[in-house]
Amino acid sequence: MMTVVGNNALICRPQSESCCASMKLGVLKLPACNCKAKSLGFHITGTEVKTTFLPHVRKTETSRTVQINGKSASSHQPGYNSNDEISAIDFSGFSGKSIPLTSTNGNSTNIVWHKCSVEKSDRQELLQQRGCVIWITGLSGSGKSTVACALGRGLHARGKLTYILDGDNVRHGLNRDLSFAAEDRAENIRRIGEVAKLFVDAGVICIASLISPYREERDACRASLPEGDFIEVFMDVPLHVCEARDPKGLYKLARAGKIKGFTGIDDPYEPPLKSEIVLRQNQGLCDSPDDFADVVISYLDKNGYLKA
Ligand SMILES: Nc1ncnc2c1ncn2[C@@H]1O[C@H](COP(=O)(O)OS(=O)(=O)O)[C@@H](OP(=O)(O)O)[C@H]1O
Ligand SMILES: Nc1ncnc2c1ncn2[C@@H]1O[C@H](COP(=O)(O)OP(=O)(O)O)[C@@H](O)[C@H]1O
Repeated sequence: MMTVVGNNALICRPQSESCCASMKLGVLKLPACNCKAKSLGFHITGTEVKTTFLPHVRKTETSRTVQINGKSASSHQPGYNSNDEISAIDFSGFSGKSIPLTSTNGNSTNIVWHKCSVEKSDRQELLQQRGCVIWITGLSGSGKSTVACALGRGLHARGKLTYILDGDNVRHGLNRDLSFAAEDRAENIRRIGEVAKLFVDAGVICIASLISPYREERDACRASLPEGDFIEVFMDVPLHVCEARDPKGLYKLARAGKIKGFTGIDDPYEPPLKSEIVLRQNQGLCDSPDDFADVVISYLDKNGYLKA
């Protein structure tokens, strides 16, 4: 039995519990024991045993990446979470075939990641862009949806494939079971993060616009993606401006106590501490939504997202 649990060591139990190894960078360090490592496909060099028959199940402690068959099947795979438990099951009597890796993910047990030969890089090549999520966060009325649309339009005009995940819209379907209680908002963010991750893997520029009031959950979405694939855009528009706009009349209802737990009124909003982009008023005036969108498009252009 071989297991990788979260960020911890890989444990090898081919014969007995005592044959135990911690694994670093594809090398199992085995104590001198009489386990049948070689017959199981290990090449023994001193006390180091290379996992050539498992070529390529490896985990680096720093990157939280598990490699399977030489390619990363990592915490950044859509559907894979870094705290999943992975195990390569039952390799006693195993003779050189690759081992299916099963993982336990929440309540899903014995699931195996299925890889396809067409990969994210192929899709990006096809689309001539880099998949990423532009995560627009801010108070209700700050202009998230408007900027998301302007951005979608601007990128579309440049021949780039985008998709908008708007909090309000997703709550009409996938997230219709969620309320505005703290745990449901957190779940709303998590689910949209997971869907965004699929879009990123598809090579799409995914624009997520939702209040997403909690820093921890936003940061968790960031952490679940490869470095650079999560671009946070903070709509830094003061509450009094959002309230004056009040396009849906919700602030009025919240002030009248008819909506409880409204963000900014009697529910918290935690602004980002280091978002990639901040869009804010300039001398008391907001730039137009198209100007805001241009700021984001320039960022994407400058940082190489608009080519493969
Ligand atoms: N209690 C409360 N607090 C905040 N917002 C509320 C609330 N109840 C309903 N609405 C409407 O729902 C929209 C926000 O949905 P989100 O999914 O973006 O919110 S969250 O990220 O889960 O906090 C939000 O839309 P936007 O104005 O587009 O932000 C509101 O129209
Ligand atoms: N840059 C802007 N300048 C002025 N008004 C804006 C701007 N962006 C959006 N608005 C207006 O503000 C209101 C709220 O915009 P919306 O995009 O619905 O915000 P959110 O999605 O954050 O709730 C709308 O009436 C919209 O027309």
